Amino acid sequence: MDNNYRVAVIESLKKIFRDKSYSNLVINNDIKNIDVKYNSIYRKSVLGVVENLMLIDWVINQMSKTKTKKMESEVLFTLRLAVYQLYFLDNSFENIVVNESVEHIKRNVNVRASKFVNAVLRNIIRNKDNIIRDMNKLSHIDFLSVKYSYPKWLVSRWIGEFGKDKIEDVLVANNSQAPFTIRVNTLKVSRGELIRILERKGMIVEECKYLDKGIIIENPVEIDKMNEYKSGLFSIQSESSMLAGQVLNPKENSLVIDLCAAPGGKSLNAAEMMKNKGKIISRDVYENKISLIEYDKKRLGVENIFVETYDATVLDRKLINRADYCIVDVPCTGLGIIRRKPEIKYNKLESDLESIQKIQFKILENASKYLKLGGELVYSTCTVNKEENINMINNFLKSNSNFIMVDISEQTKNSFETSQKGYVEIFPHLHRMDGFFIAKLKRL
Ligand SMILES: C[S@@+](CC[C@H](N)C(=O)[O-])C[C@H]1O[C@@H](n2cnc3c(N)ncnc32)[C@H](O)[C@@H]1O
Repeated sequence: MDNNYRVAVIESLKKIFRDKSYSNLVINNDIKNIDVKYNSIYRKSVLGVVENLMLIDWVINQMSKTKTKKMESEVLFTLRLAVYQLYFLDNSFENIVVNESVEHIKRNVNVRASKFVNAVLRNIIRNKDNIIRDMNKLSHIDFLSVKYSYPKWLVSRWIGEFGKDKIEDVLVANNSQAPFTIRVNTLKVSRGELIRILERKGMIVEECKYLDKGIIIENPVEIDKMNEYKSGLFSIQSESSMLAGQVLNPKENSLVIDLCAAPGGKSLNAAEMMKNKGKIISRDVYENKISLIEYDKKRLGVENIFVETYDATVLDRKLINRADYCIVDVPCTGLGIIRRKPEIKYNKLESDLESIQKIQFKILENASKYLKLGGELVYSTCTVNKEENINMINNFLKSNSNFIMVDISEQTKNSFETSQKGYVEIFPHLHRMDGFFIAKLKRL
C-alpha cells in the first residue's frame, strides 16, 4: 500500500462529509489525480467508509475516550479509513494500515496526535472480536442501525414497509455494489453490434433483462475514455432509469416536455427513441446542470432537444394543452440509489419528506396541464417511499378525474405484478436494480 492513495481517500471523505458533496462526483473527479494502480483500492475505500460510517464510528467510540464528535477532522478521517480497512480488508494488512495512518498524522498534525491514533488502532486490533460481541448485545433496531450503518428512523420505517423478516435483505442490498449499465444509442448502432464491439475489446457484457437498449458491463474500466463512448455509441445510465424511458415509449414527431431534465438521461433516451424527429423541451431549474445536456446532445448526435432553465413548480401558461408526452422525473429523497450515493443515508432527514412531497405534487400538477387530450406522462422517482410514489399518484388522481393510469405490462416485459395497474415499484433486494417508482398516466 502507499500513503498517496490514503491522502487522496482522506481528502475525498472530507469533501463528502464536511462539504456535503456527492460521493460519485467526488470519486470521479479525485480519481483522476491518482496512479491507475491505486484506482480500485481508492474507490473501494471511499465508498466503503461512506457505506459503513456508523459502524466505523461506533467501533472507534468503543475504544477511544475522546469521541468521534470531538475529534479533529484529519485525525477522525484517518481513523475512519483505517478502521474500515482493519475490518473489511485482509488481516495481513493490519500493521501497514496502522503504520501508514500514524505516519500520515505525524506529518500532517503532530506527534501527540499520531500517538493517539496509534493507541486507538492498536486497541481496536486487540479487541476486534469483543467489539463485535458487544454489538450483538444492542437492541434489535440499534443493532441493525450500527451493523449496516443506517439511521434508526430509516430502519424503523423500512421494518414497517418491508417487514421484520425482510429488513436485513433490504439493508444488505442497499449497501451492495450497483451493476454498471449502459444505454445503446440506437441512432448510431444496434444493441447486437455494440455488444460485439465491446466483446472484441475484452469486455464481459450481457443484455439487461427488462430493457431493449440496456447492456450490463461486468468489468468496466475507464469507460468514458473509450472512443465508442466519445463518439456517442452509448451512454451510462441505470437500468431503472432506462426503464422509465421504455415506459414512456414516445412516438416520432411528438412534442415532449421534460420538466426536471438534468443531466438529461431521460430526454436523450426519448430523442433516440423518436429517431430525432419531433421536439423535446428539456428544462431544469439549475442553469449549471443544463450544460451537461448540451454536451451529451453533441456526443450522441441528438438534434431535437431544446434546453431551457425553468422552475417546474411555476406553471408556464404558453405550454398548456400542448404536449403529447411529459417526463416528470421529480427531485426526491433518493432512498432507492443508496448503492450509488451511500451518503444519502445520513443526509436525508425524515423531516425533508414533507417539503419534497409538496414540490413533487406541484410539478406533477403542472405537467398534467401541459398535456393535450390523450397525452401521456411518466412520473418517476429514485426512491422507495410510498408517500413520494404510489400515494402521490393516488392523491393526484383523487383531484384529477380526467386522468387514468395506463397498463404498462408490455413496456415492462410482463415482469412486475402491478404493471397492469399502470405502475411499477423497483427494489434493489428484489430486482437487483436501483429503487425506483414509475407510473404512466393518460389525460382523457
Ligand atoms: C431525478 S433528477 C432528474 C434526472 C433526469 N431526468 C435524468 O434522467 O437525467 C431531478 C432533477 O430535478 C431538478 N429540479 C429540482 N427542483 C426543480 C424545479 N423546481 N424545477 C425544475 N427542475 C428541478 C434537479 O436539478 C434535478 O436535476
